[in-house]
Amino acid sequence: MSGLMVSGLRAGHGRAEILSGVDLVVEDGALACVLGPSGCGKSTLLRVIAGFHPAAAGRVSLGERTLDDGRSRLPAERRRIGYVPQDGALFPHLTVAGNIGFGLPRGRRREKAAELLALVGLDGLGDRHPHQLSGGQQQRVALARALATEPELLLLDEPFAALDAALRTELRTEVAATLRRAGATAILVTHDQEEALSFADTIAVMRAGRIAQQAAPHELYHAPADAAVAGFLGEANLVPARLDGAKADTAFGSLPLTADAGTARRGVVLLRPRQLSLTADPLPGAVRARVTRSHFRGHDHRVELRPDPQDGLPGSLIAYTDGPWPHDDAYVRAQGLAHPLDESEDTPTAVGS
Ligand SMILES: Nc1ncnc2c1ncn2[C@@H]1O[C@H](COP(=O)(O)OP(=O)(O)OP(=O)(O)O)[C@@H](O)[C@H]1O
Repeated sequence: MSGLMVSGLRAGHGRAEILSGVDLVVEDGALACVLGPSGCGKSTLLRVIAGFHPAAAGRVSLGERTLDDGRSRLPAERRRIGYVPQDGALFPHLTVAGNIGFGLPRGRRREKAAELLALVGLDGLGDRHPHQLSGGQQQRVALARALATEPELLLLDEPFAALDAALRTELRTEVAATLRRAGATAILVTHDQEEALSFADTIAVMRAGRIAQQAAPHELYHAPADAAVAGFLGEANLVPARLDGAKADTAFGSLPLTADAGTARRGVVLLRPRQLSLTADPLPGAVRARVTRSHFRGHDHRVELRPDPQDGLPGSLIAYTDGPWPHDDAYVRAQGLAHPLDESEDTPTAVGS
């Protein structure tokens, strides 16, 4: 296949194994995110793919080419991979155009720099030096420089980390659009769930040196492989259920499942906070609960509720509502697809970031 394929990749520092069998597939033209907590090995993975760090075992290939199989390695400069580090790492003594054209043949530099400046929305700034640009502009120059050599794959290592929240959102939207226009295949490393969910065609959640799950954003959010992945992507209500074929019997009544659960058994289903709604009336399928906490978050309200222990629900439920909830009590209803998780029913708890 074209695109990037990583299989069974192991790598470490000295005796410490950091990557313990990573499998990752990024199809040609796709934007992928590697999402994971600090220290799980995201940067090490990018560095192995880029050729800055050796694989101990496994295989990394790009299109038909094997880049590293633990025995032979293609040098970084022959991989046709672009790399944008966290701080952009521009050459301070070169102009913006000079930075962008750096790796190109002399005759093509000017024209290519102008084309890329337009692509990243920095027309007319080619003669400035990096210190005369804002942080966001510098990152766009770093992106343009990485795109200039027309790499087969672009690696972005937390390129928005140093920027404030508003600029970060704006820039990642722009960068995603730029990469799509350029038809680039790219991997973005981040530990920001919202960034991953909004940027990527495919997200690989990394945990302790392995990929816990790789899937499209919507699937990963609503149908995670396990409770830890569910909690890492956002707040989750884990509700005990009797799973039976295509449905789950819960304290909220019968709910359709995301996937057939097979023969009847006890288990746990995932319900995201937006799947719970509050009402003042004891409607069918509504469970009475006490509001323990509620706060305004701009786009919605986050309401924490404590159901009656005899209902067999977690100690607390989390719902996101459009408006404030004006009462001390509420009836909670669930809607949409419930996702079965292979967790013991002894772990009914709300998890999340
Ligand atoms: N040069 C090194 N020598 C020894 N250990 C290292 C070295 N570089 C990284 N490590 C260790 O490897 C592990 C993974 O580091 P890595 O930078 O890949 O994680 P990460 O997921 O990118 O983290 P972050 O999100 O904080 O950047 C960490 O435990 C780190 O301490």
